[in-house]
Amino acid sequence: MLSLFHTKKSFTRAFFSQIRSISEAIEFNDPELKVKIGLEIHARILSKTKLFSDADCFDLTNTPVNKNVGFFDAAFPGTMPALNRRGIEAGLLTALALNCDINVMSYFERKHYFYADLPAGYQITQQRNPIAQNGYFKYPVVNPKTHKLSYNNCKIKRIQLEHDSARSLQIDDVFLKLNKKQKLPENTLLIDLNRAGMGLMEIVTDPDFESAFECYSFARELALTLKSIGTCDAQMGEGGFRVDVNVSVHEIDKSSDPPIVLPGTRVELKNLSSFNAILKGTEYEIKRQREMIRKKQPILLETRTYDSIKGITISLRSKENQYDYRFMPEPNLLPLIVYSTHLKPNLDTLKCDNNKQLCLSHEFFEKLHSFKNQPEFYCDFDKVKDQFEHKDLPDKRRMFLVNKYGMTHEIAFIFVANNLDYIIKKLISHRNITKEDLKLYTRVLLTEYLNQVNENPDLEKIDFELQCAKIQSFIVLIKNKKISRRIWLSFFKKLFDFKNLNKLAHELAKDEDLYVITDGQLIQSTINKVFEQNPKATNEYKMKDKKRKKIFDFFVGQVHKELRNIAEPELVEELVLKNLKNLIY
Ligand SMILES: Nc1ncnc2c1ncn2[C@@H]1O[C@H](COP(=O)(O)OP(=O)(O)OP(=O)(O)O)[C@@H](O)[C@H]1O
Ligand SMILES: [Mg+2]
Ligand SMILES: [Mg+2]
Repeated sequence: MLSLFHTKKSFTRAFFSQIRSISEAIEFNDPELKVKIGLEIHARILSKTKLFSDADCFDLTNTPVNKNVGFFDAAFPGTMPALNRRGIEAGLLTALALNCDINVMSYFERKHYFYADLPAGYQITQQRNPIAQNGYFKYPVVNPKTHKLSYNNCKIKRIQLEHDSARSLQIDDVFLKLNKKQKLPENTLLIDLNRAGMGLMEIVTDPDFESAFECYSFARELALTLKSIGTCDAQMGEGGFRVDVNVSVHEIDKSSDPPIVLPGTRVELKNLSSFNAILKGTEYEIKRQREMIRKKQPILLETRTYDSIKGITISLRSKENQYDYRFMPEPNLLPLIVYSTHLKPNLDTLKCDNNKQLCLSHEFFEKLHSFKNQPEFYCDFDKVKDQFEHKDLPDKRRMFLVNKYGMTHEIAFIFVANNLDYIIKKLISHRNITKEDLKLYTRVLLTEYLNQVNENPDLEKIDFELQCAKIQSFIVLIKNKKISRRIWLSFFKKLFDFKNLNKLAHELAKDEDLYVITDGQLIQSTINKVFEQNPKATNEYKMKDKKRKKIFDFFVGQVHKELRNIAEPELVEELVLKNLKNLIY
């Protein structure tokens, strides 16, 4: 087994590019107050078509408004829902990843509310009889101060299938998209139905979190897990992974023995759609509630939103005035039944609604086979389980890196969070690799590559094979000392510049004349020139012992500047020192 060694500096840099401004996220611990947080995550199901219609589910940003709309999604009278099999499979795969009990029978129901983004006036959901429930999820948390990694556990209440609403649009965005100049009357609400009817998994957790950073860490790991099993691409910018954060702060009555946690009021932050918003919004809300309690002011049961520009949460509506959703069974959809081909479900993983043994009887499962003329409502659990066993969950991916390459758990965490494991595997497949090489590959991915990902999020959209070829060509150049260390970062940036997309590193170095200068004569003549231009500094070097290191650095910098930073650093230093010493003796 190879072992990896990292300089503290490169690790720290990579770590902080990964988790920004985390130090601010450590909430001070107040022994008088207890924080409870529960999450509801709306994860868009990765599917070709919508949950109840055959309309396309393509990329929302690049599709013209109201392009992908089925008659059912627009609630045309007389249209009926047809359940998408992929939605069920995604729900089951997710349930397995979150260690949930699968309900043999689950139901769809209508949840009513009236708003322009919901054409039918109701959403089809599974609020009361979801496809899965009672799970748990282990997620990594990196201590922002010590950088040490540990694991937390969170209970999953349920996973339910439902469809998304349409999207209300900002008028300015529409004008930009349509390139129209005319003005619409004020207060006009524009609706894009492309999103209406897309499949969602609502994942609801228990109120197990105690800090914003735990919520942030959980959300990141969940998004990564759903991506790994292919049930959701977690594109947060497009609303593909939206998180509602429920926060309550409780006073602790220390006068009683043992101390009692007094009831607090749950405030719901709706639709946080970036990891940063989850971190900052939750942090703000905890702080706000703590201050209210200290000032003895009441906390209202309400729904709030996070304004990321102002960095504050704002009240949307009071929960007391919330709608009565008037849940009723969806009459146009049969109950959803998950069966096992072996007819004997594993009682540990398959539990019926409220554990009613009736559903688990042998006869029941035999009967299911005769119902297969309604295929969309029957799902073979064994097939899904089989699919699941071939998926690479984040923990498995991290352990591979630890065991195979001897990475620390912390480095493996950063690698998997950024999909660097796929890249390093590709780069070193079929190669006999030394410990030193592995160190170099790791360094380039953690510094040059991650730096680019942070500066240019589009980089990840570049074809995987092309990315790997470019990184490989860069590593060959630096390994053979063909480019100066001083330009590694800027060279890498150029390499992934859109206009150089089809160039490999050696082509770029040639085209832009960036190969390292090792010509001693050229460096010497540059030193002569720089010395001539700076007589004061050379004089000072002769006279003042104490300033010599500073003056040496100054000349090294000047020589590099003259030579566009591409001269070999060791040679420049050696020659500058030699020339300076000649001044003294
Ligand atoms: N005391 C509490 N403090 C913080 N969170 C809580 C508390 N009690 C419950 N929660 C969390 O509130 C969330 C409740 O979600 P659920 O979907 O069941 O109901 P809802 O929010 O009323 O419904 P909707 O889906 O319409 O928003 C869960 O994530 C749960 O963990
Ligand atoms: Mg909910
Ligand atoms: Mg809620």
